Amino acid sequence: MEQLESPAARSAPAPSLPFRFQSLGRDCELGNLTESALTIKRISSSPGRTKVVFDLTDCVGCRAYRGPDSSDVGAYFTAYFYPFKRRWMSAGVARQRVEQCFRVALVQDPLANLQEAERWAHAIRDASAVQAPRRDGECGSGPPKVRPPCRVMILVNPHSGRGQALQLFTGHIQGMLTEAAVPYTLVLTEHKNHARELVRKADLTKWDALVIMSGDGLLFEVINGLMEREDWQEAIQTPLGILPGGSGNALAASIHHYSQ
Ligand SMILES: Nc1ncnc2c1ncn2[C@@H]1O[C@H](COP(=O)(O)OP(=O)(O)OP(=O)(O)O)[C@@H](O)[C@H]1O
Repeated sequence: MEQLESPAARSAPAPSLPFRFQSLGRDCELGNLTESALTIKRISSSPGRTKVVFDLTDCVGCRAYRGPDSSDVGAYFTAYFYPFKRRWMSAGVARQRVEQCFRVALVQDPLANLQEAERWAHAIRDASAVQAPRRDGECGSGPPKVRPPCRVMILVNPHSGRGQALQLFTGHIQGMLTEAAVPYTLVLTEHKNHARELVRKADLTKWDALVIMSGDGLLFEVINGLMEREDWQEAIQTPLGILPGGSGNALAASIHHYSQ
């Protein structure tokens, strides 16, 4: 779906909570946003669940936009949630994506509707950001966490594993970054030691975090690149992330295990 965000709409102030809103889509929906949850009540003639509660701890972002049809005066906003859900045919749970889309058509003016949609999106984003420490399992101590807006350099070794790292990135990661409005620069490594040289010379003030999508080898290069810098003591404090894209992914699996 095409997104047409106007600068005016983007700067719309967030309303104070609790915030109630109404969406006039196929079924009429009433939303109630509090500091911790978004509750949707469907006023529908068809049977089924009429009330759904979304925990804002699970919300990574919310975007407002115009629809693809220029004759549609309505605007939309979509909130993205990743709650823990039971896996199909398995005893385990994993975060699974749920999106909730609303249409706003309070007046005939498309820009006014977009501004209203952005107000709601803003309110959901702000409330979710307050809840983010609970999602990240933060307690009082420990290293400081990266907070949005977080500028990320993502290094992908396209030959990692079975040569599917880039496909995994575009299929799974890219969409999440867009949903969470994380600005990123994607670098595809072209040869052995490419990441090492790049990180050794990079202006690290441009990045809040470095993320690699590969196996252990590329992370090894990045850490070596940071340690080879003159400012290595500061450089090595840069938050690093690893997304499994290699064949073994031993480090990513181990970090995941110990973070549970
Ligand atoms: N474009 C590239 N062409 C060839 N080699 C590369 C390229 N980019 C990175 N490399 C090198 O490939 C090596 C292996 O990569 P990586 O560890 O990411 O994957 P893997 O070996 O498949 O995964 P795992 O470590 O989980 O087994 C790295 O040490 C890196 O130096």
